[in-house]
Amino acid sequence: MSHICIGAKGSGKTHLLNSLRDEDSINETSHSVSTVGTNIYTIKNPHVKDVELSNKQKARQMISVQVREIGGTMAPIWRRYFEGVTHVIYVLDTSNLCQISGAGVLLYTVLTEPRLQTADILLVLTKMDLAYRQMRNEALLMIQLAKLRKELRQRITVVETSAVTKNGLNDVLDWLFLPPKKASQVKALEAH
Ligand SMILES: Nc1nc2c(ncn2[C@@H]2O[C@H](COP(=O)(O)OP(=O)(O)OP(=O)(O)O)[C@@H](O)[C@H]2O)c(=O)[nH]1
Ligand SMILES: [Mg+2]
Repeated sequence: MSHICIGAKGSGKTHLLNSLRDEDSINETSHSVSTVGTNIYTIKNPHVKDVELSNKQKARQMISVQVREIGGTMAPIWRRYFEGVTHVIYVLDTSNLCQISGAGVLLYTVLTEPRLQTADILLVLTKMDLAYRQMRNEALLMIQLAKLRKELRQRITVVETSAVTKNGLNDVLDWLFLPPKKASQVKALEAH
């Protein structure tokens, strides 16, 4: 499978993917059980309005994408799932101070994997709705992202999200479905 979602145990992968699949399925009272093994989520492209497209157009546009979540407890064997991967969503829990640095080391080991050298990476800073979260800059400093960017060749996009408030979910969808240039154009248009 070309798209995978990884990150430490309890970082928020299942919540995020459920929210992307159906945003009404998650609220502040929702709890997910830890993923043992993998889960596959089909996420629809919100930019495609089914009724407006001919079959030919539909064939050209990506209507949905399948993302495989690999549970955090599976970290020692994540590598088994790297064959053919072109997109990696790496979830980092900004509310877990004890976990952040370790998650940064884990990210580094993932990005040095030879099969992922040309993959696009989305670093998702999750649980941004929580008052005791680390702010974006602090979290990035803790995982030493600036240093990682110098050493590694993958393009790393950073987004901040909350599966509860839904903030930032559109940025994840843009990354999944729009080529990088187009995504920035959409943002520029929205800013006007
Ligand atoms: N407030 C808040 N809580 C969240 C958010 N995302 C996840 N959580 C909480 O974190 C718990 C763990 O999230 P999961 O999505 O199960 O974590 P996971 O990364 O799938 O964990 P594993 O499957 O064990 O690898 C959830 O049960 C929620 O209680 C979020 O955006 N905001
Ligand atoms: Mg899970």
